[in-house]
Amino acid sequence: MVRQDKYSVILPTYNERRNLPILVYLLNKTFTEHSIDWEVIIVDDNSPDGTQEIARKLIDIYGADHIQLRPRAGKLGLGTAYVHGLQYVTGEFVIIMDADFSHHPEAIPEFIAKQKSQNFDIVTGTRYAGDGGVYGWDFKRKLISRGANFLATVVLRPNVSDLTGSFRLYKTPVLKKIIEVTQSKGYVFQMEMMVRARSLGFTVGEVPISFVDRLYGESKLGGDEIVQYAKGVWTLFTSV
Ligand SMILES: Nc1nc2c(ncn2[C@@H]2O[C@H](COP(=O)(O)OP(=O)(O)O[C@H]3O[C@H](CO)[C@@H](O)[C@H](O)[C@@H]3O)[C@@H](O)[C@H]2O)c(=O)[nH]1
Repeated sequence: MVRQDKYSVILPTYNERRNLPILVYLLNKTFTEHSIDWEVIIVDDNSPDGTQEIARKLIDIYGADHIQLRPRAGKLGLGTAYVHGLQYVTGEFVIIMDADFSHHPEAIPEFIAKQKSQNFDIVTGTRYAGDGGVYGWDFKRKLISRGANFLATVVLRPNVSDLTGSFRLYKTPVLKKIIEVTQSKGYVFQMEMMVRARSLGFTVGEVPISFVDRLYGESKLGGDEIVQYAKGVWTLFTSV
C-alpha cells in the first residue's frame, strides 16, 4: 500500500560496502531533521565486496520498515536495477540516486520543496544549469558526459538541461508509467526516461546539484555503455 508523504529512495549498489553505511546514516539524518517519512530500497547485484552483508546490518540498525534489501543474482545493469526496486516501493514519491556520494542527501529537501512548489511530476538534479557543477572528474570523463548531453540535446531537443544525470525525484505512479514504456537497460536509461516523460506530458522541475566524483570504489561506466548510449539516442530519434 502506498503511504502519502513518504519518500522511497532506490539505491542501486555494486561494490558499495564502504559508502553505504555513511550514506544511509545521512539519509536518516536528513529525513529525520525534516520530519519526513522515508525508506531505502537497496538493489544489490551480488556485489563481491560484501555490500549485502552491510545492508543486512543496516536493517538491524534502522529497522525493516526503513531499509529493504532487494538483491539480484548478478550484475544486470543500472536501468533494470531501478525497475526492480520500484516494485517494492511503498512511498508516494521515489528518489533515485547513486550510492557513492556523487549525489548528497543534503540536496533532498530542495528536491522536495521544488516538487511541492508547482506540484511537479518529476524533479531532476542538473549539473549543467544554475550553480550546478561536476567535481573530481578528469577531462575524459567530463568530455563523455558533456558529449552525451550535447548529442541528445541536439538530436532529441529535450526540456531539461541534464539528460544523463540520475539524481531525481518522481511521483511514484509517474515513474511506473515512464518505466512501462522505457526500453533501455544501462546508463542510457536516464536519458530515455526524460524523453519519455516529455512524450507523456509530465512536468519536470530542475534543481542545480554538485556532482562529486566518488572517493571509494570505481565507476562502472565502460565503453559498451557509451555505444549503447549512442544507439539509444538514435532509436529514440527514429521512434519518439
Ligand atoms: N545494482 C546495480 N548497481 C549498479 C550497477 N552499475 C552501477 N551501479 C550503481 O549505480 C550507481 C552509479 O554507478 P557508477 O558506476 O558510480 O556511476 P558513474 O560512472 O559515476 O555515473 C554516474 O554519472 C552518470 C552520468 O554522467 C549517470 O548516468 C549515472 O547514472 C551515474 O549517476 C552506484 O551506486 C553503483 O554502485 C549495476 O549493474 N547494478
